[in-house]
Amino acid sequence: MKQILVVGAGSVGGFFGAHLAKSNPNVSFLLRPRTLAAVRQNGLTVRSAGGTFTVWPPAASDPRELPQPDLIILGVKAYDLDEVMAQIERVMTARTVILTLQNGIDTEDRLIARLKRDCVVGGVAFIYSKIAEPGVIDHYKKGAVAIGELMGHESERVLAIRDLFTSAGIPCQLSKDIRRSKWEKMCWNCVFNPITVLVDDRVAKALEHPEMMRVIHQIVDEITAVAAAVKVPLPPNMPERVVKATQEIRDIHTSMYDDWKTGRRTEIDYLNGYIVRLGRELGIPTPVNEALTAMIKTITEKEQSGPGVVRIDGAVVQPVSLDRAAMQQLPAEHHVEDVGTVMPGMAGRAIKVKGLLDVPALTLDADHVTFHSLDGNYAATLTLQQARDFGLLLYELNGEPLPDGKGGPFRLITPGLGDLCANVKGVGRIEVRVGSGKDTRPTAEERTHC
Ligand SMILES: NC(=O)C1=CN([C@@H]2O[C@H](COP(=O)(O)OP(=O)(O)OC[C@H]3O[C@@H](n4cnc5c(N)ncnc54)[C@H](OP(=O)(O)O)[C@@H]3O)[C@@H](O)[C@H]2O)C=CC1
Ligand SMILES: CC(C)(CO)C(=O)C(=O)O
Repeated sequence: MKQILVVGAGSVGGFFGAHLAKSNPNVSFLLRPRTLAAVRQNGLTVRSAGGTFTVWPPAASDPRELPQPDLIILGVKAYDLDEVMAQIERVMTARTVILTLQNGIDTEDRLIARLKRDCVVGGVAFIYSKIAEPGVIDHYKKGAVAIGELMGHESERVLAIRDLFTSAGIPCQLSKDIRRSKWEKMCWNCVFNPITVLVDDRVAKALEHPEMMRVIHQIVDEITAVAAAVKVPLPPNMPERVVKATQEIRDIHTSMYDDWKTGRRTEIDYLNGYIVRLGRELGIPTPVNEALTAMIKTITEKEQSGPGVVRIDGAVVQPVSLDRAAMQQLPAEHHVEDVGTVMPGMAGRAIKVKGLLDVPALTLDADHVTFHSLDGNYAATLTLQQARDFGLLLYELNGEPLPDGKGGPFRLITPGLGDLCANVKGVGRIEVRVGSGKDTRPTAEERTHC
């Protein structure tokens, strides 16, 4: 295995890749443009209690610019796998081997399903590190891997990978049952990754309260039931093993916590969410994992924004965002089923602005409302009274979202106001204001038509 391609120089890929690259000139990196620019300029640095070092490996964002790999080490998040597979497919040969280091248990199956060949060696990363900035990895704990053939045999290729790691000073254990090793780590990640987010604290916090032990048991028991159904028997004392394995890393956060705090997407769909989906297919209830999945998504996923969503903010106690589905759920009295009845020549279903403004609590001094187009080019400001009395937001035509060509997905119309210019296409924001606001409507002198 001469040429090694590490995909991603993040917490895991950056740490292990840099160690491999330190003494091996045949280690190159596939990086996204931002990280690539940083590594080309400053090298790839690992900062660790054991010492800091920088390597300057060959790197590119297109794998065809790098030597054809014999071994590919995947250091990306599970949700980036599809993108990566499309890239590496172009440079793989019949003998290229892929080593997975992802948390979760379906990376290997996803690779095999797409690449349709026996090219995958499974791996587990035992490490805790973080991206400090692109191209700089802060390493806190451990730094070892376990690897193994999915069928459990000791092949030449696993031995070769082990030698690569050990000669780079990275402890590498051969696992005779790597799938089971991954399920065991999955149990830990499904407990502590979401809990560190929920308690907004380190792992140790979850161990402080005896009540938490029952929760940990329930999470792990659901996972072991699902694992048993797919013929991966985990030991009956798995919950105790999970807690025991935690003692030496009780002072850390987790990768999910770090993802949340740095605004990155979490891997919840590949951890607890995966258990829920598999449990459903197998008829095994997983209510605690389901609750964790839902709570993590609620906490970590950003508020919807962009096309298809209207945000009401400004002089409100708490901003809200509504999409078409949310508008449909508002009380029937706020809907105008056919705007043609109030504005001849127009068609479609609308929601009264009054109904929308009833959703957030407005501050007591609010007296104006500005309707902004999503592209920021158009705005009309009405008094709060006018907005309530005349404003309609057109949002549906023939049961479909209002098309862009008709001013959709949300268009302000104001039948009865006596100003045809009070009409904003592509509304993205409704700003409640104290005092007047932005208005791009033509002045009386400028008006020819609206
Ligand atoms: N962090 C940890 O301590 C541990 C993590 N793990 C697991 O390891 C896996 C990797 O996680 P982790 O290292 O933390 O993730 P990070 O987010 O720290 O790093 C992932 C890196 O992958 C890069 N990347 C994504 N897509 C591509 C692509 N198409 N081409 C090139 N680079 C790409 C990202 O680049 P960019 O930043 O430029 O977008 C990012 O730097 C996860 O499954 C995680 O659960 C396992 C054990 C411990
Ligand atoms: C167990 C730990 C913390 C490091 O190996 C991890 O896997 C994660 O943070 O996702």
